Amino acid sequence: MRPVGSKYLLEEVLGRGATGTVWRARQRETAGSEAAVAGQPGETVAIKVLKEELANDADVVMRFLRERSVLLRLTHPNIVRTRDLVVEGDLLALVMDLVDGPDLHRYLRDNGPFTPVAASLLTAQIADALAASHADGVVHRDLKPANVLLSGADGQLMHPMLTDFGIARLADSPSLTRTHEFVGTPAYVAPESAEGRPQTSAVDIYGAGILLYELVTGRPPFAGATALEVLHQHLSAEPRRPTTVPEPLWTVIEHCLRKRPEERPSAENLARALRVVAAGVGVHASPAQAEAALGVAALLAPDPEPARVPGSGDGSPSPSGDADPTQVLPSNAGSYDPNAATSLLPGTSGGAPGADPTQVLPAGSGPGRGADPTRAMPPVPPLPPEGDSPHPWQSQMRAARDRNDQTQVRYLDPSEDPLRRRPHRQPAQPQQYQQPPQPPQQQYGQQYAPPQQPYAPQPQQYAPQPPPRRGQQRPQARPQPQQAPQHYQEPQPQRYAPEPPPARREPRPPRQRSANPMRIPGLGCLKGCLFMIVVLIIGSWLVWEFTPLKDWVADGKSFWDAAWGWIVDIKDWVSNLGSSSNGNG
Ligand SMILES: Nc1ncnc2c1ncn2[C@@H]1O[C@H](COP(=O)(O)OP(=O)(O)OP(=O)(O)O)[C@@H](O)[C@H]1O
Repeated sequence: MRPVGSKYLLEEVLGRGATGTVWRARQRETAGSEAAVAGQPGETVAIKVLKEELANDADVVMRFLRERSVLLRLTHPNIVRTRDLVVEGDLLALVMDLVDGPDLHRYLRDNGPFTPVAASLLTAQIADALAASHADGVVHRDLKPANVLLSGADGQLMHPMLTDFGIARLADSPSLTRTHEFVGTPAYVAPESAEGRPQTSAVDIYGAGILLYELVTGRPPFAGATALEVLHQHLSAEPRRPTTVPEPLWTVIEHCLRKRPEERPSAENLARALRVVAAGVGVHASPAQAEAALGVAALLAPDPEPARVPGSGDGSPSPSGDADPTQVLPSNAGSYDPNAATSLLPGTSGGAPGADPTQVLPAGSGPGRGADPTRAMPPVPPLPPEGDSPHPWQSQMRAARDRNDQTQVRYLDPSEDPLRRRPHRQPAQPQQYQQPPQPPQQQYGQQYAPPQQPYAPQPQQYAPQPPPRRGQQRPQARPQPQQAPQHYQEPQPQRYAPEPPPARREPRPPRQRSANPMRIPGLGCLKGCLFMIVVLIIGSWLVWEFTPLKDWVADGKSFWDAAWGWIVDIKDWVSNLGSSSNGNG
């Protein structure tokens, strides 16, 4: 246990961020009159102890003290109350109400996206908090799910509370921003902040738009491998509407994400618009509420007098009187966690990319409850194209259709099944799989396309895989007779399961009914010889009858007379041959 001043005792680390460590702490004695909340001994509070490099920065300390009154008076049901500010030696700490619930980032990660109605109502409360702080001239500048704590998250009603107010402003010390021109979290940073242009309360509206998008989709709209990539997208990429986002809600998100800050709605109008959307897109919406939601664009009027962020490149002096930080995009690269802590990124002027020694990097997780969930989250992969692109269901339907187009299989009547009688033989007629009457599509859907199963576009990926011991390659898209039994073995697996035949073997030619059922050796050859003799005789006869040959060699005799004459001659010659050989003997 470590004392903070004489009034507080740090007990347990709740989590760490870029700007400091948050502790669960206990009040030892009632705070003095300078505290906004005096508190009672024994009361539990949360204390954010700012990082040493901030606490050692004279400018930060000055600003901390100067803004003390602003932070302490910022009270709203949706803002985590700052009870006290402690400056003691090297220590700067904010004493806050302890919120007993997860932050929104962790909640989202554990529970998945919100429904459009829930996301709208939750963000409306955050917009309420922003409206109150903007009216007081305070811009948050680091709005993101990790900075929204949820009290009552386990109960029916979820109460979002915005925290870390003014912290980005403290971290934005000119002595730091000389080398770190950018303060914020890249996934949520407004284009004007990324570019070092003047900032107003509209940066919080941009952050609210990103947060809202993330609540309904589970991820922020702009992602990339590096912070630089993400910042570039904020500057130039247009967000695309996911098909799961209702049109009225998208109208609100799209207005919040406008590149030009003066086109974004005020926080107050945003809150009102979101409540109209929530009422109009739910299942119980009346026609009038649905109609009102469709006309939500009319409610999204910009703030005529947005609160300015002092010293943000608008020419107004920073509180310390230093020149505005001028520039812009960080040049560092490296893997980037979109929900990581607030970053102070090195500027393009700051030496070798990523090597700036004064860079404030996201801290690791601390022990205890607050072992920060955001640090464990892997980088969000780039979003697949959405908006005009088909809904996942459409892709799945198309994949299923393509599969049926390309892979020609058909339902096989068990009575026709050649394997039924000869389980290990090839089907006799491979063609029967190529031109079958088409079965109902539904049948394939039921057999091969369970709705939750991810689809790949190539039909061969849906073919059952042969056993690896056979060393079989991936089945081809063209029909493979061997595959058919496997396709159809599902209804009666016991028939085909024992020995799936190898793929890629060409089907055997159909067997003819045998004329040699007794299997007499040489009979096949004899048949061939007889066939050839018959062919020769017929050929000879044709030549004899239809050519002048018979006149030349046999004085016009018929083929058969001539042939008979030759046979008699040959017979006589053979007889003479035999008698002459006897006479000689
Ligand atoms: N008042 C509070 N009550 C309870 N838990 C808190 C309170 N304030 C912050 N926490 C918890 O402490 C952790 C760290 O908070 P912190 O604000 O330092 O981190 P962060 O917002 O993730 O980072 P960054 O400083 O970059 O904004 C978070 O997990 C948050 O849930």
